[in-house]
Amino acid sequence: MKNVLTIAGSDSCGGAGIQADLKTFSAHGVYGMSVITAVTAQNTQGVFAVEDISAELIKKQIEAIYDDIKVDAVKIGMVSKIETITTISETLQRYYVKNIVVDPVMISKSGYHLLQPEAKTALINNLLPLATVVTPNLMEAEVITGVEIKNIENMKKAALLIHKMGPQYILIKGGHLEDEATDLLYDGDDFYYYPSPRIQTKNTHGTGCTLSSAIASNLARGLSINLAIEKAKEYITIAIQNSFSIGKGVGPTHHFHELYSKVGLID
Ligand SMILES: Nc1ncnc2c1ncn2[C@@H]1O[C@H](COP(=O)(O)OP(=O)(O)O)[C@@H](O)[C@H]1O
Ligand SMILES: Cc1ncc(COP(=O)(O)O)c(N)n1
Repeated sequence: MKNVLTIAGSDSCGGAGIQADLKTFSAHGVYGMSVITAVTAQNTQGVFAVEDISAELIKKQIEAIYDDIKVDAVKIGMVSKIETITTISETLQRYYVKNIVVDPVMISKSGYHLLQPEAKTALINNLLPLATVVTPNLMEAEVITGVEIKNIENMKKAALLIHKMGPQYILIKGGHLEDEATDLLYDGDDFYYYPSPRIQTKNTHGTGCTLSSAIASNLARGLSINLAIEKAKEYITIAIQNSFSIGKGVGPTHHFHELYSKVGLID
């Protein structure tokens, strides 16, 4: 059994954050663990309140896991504020952690600032250099680089700039492109494309969380970065195709185990 950790925020309605991550881990047949950075009061329509967990408790959660358990990969999602970011960075470095997927979560689909704007520089300086792979969406890549991104050429330019910030691999997600959903990987030398047609649905709550957790699961299982992303892209595409409406707003993706066995995403 491979063990995968998510360090992220709790989403009370279960579509994104810790809850999406753990569902994704289970569907991939890996053992999921969590370090909670913040608790959000959230549903398909919006985020109504957030309480950050103290830096001390975040540190203790990470230590409790790494002092006892072998962790094969870790995914980092919502990190709220500067102190949270520096604590995670310092603590992970003490354990020489490998296979780190950083999803630089900034603003929820419902428009709430899950990362305080003044914490952007801390995220760039403290988390990006640790990342095996960083997975910004178009808006996050724009904020990180200052480059306006409307098409694949702009994505390439941003990927080159983000690579200079220290992550080993950069995956810029194209879920917010106009008529395709092509993700772009840059490894410092070459670009790789992970295309899919744009699925017409409003139910995309937690797509980024799901993709990054699927990549972490696949890295934990020993897949190469290219295969880890290829399989994760298949997973998220099927999960979006089967997304559904709960509540009145943006519904969640569907993580159902049987389907993944069929397409060979798990053994
Ligand atoms: N409507 C869609 N159709 C197909 N794939 C999508 C769609 N929306 C997002 N994706 C895919 O879901 C993953 C998450 O992308 P994105 O939605 O851009 O991230 P985020 O949730 O961080 O905004 C990417 O692989 C992206 O290509
Ligand atoms: C706790 C938490 N983490 C991440 C997201 C981003 O997901 P989305 O962009 O789909 O709103 C979220 N809404 N809540």
